[in-house]
Amino acid sequence: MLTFPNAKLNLGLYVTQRRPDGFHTLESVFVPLPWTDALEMLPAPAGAATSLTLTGRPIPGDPATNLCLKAYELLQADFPELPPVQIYLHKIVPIGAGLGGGSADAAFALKAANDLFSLNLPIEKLERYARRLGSDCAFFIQNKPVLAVEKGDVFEEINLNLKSVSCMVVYPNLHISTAEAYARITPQPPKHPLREALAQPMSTWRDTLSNDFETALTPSHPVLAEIKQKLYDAGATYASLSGSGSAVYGLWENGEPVAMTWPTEYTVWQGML
Ligand SMILES: C[C@@](CO)(OP(=O)(O)O)[C@H](O)COP(=O)(O)OP(=O)(O)OC[C@H]1O[C@@H](n2ccc(N)nc2=O)[C@H](O)[C@@H]1O
Ligand SMILES: Nc1ncnc2c1ncn2[C@@H]1O[C@H](COP(=O)(O)OP(=O)(O)O)[C@@H](O)[C@H]1O
Repeated sequence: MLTFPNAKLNLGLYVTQRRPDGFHTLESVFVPLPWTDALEMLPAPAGAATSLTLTGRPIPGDPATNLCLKAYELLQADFPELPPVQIYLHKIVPIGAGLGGGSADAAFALKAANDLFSLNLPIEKLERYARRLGSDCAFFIQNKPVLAVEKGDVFEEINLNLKSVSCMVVYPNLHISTAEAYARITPQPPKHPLREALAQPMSTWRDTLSNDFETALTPSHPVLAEIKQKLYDAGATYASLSGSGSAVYGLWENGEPVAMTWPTEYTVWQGML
């Protein structure tokens, strides 16, 4: 079973309250971004234990804690008949980038196991498992634009027309930990209601849509503002930090970005949303 876990972008992100459990409530629109890893899951040969083979971009931390393995172990706890598997992950999406790459791998591992072993788990059950692996993990089960609330794990429908929007994502090779980014935020109500702002033309979003992480992180990481400015200078209709960073994206409602040069240590993705 070969799958391609994709990244996500955040359109607006407001951290609204600190919860008693230390997590935060947020409001953000999550949108799938077709920048993908490759994840394969196969039944292991007879007698072999579950294994994970990692290639591509190095993932910090012990491979035993990789979210793909955690996802499979979570299912095995409830379905002891699940056999050992071989998992191959070719990592492409930058890590600590605000693109949700690890959460996507976890969600796609759940979906792959569900399909491979015909568990027939409905979407709600898959989302329930995903929530236990990471706050934004459940988004990748249905993988469609949604307004995320609560911990970013409860979703409301939203109508967005992002057809023929072209996008550039710039990752300045700066790993920002999500937990540290949250620690820098002072929660507050949204400055502009997200639904209303997004219902207006994209050309207005620059004035009405913001990401609280961008406001909190830019003073210590001025490169984020420099990238954003460069995207606007290249004609982007809207540009923003994604999630807790450090990837910054630009959207072009009509046409495409002009050719741009970036430092060689940056990773840049360009395509249609
Ligand atoms: C900020 C967001 C916005 O889309 O995305 P990323 O920037 O990571 O992509 C998400 O809320 C990230 O979700 P996710 O990356 O799954 O976070 P988790 O693994 O659940 O939690 C990592 C840490 O972030 C903090 N955290 C996370 C989610 C939340 N609603 N409140 C929090 O305070 C907690 O300190 C937690 O220990
Ligand atoms: N399959 C995976 N892909 C990426 N990161 C993973 C994976 N499994 C576990 N992780 C861990 O998750 C962390 C990335 O989380 P986070 O900072 O929230 O990223 P992002 O902001 O890109 O969502 C990394 O430090 C990494 O050790």
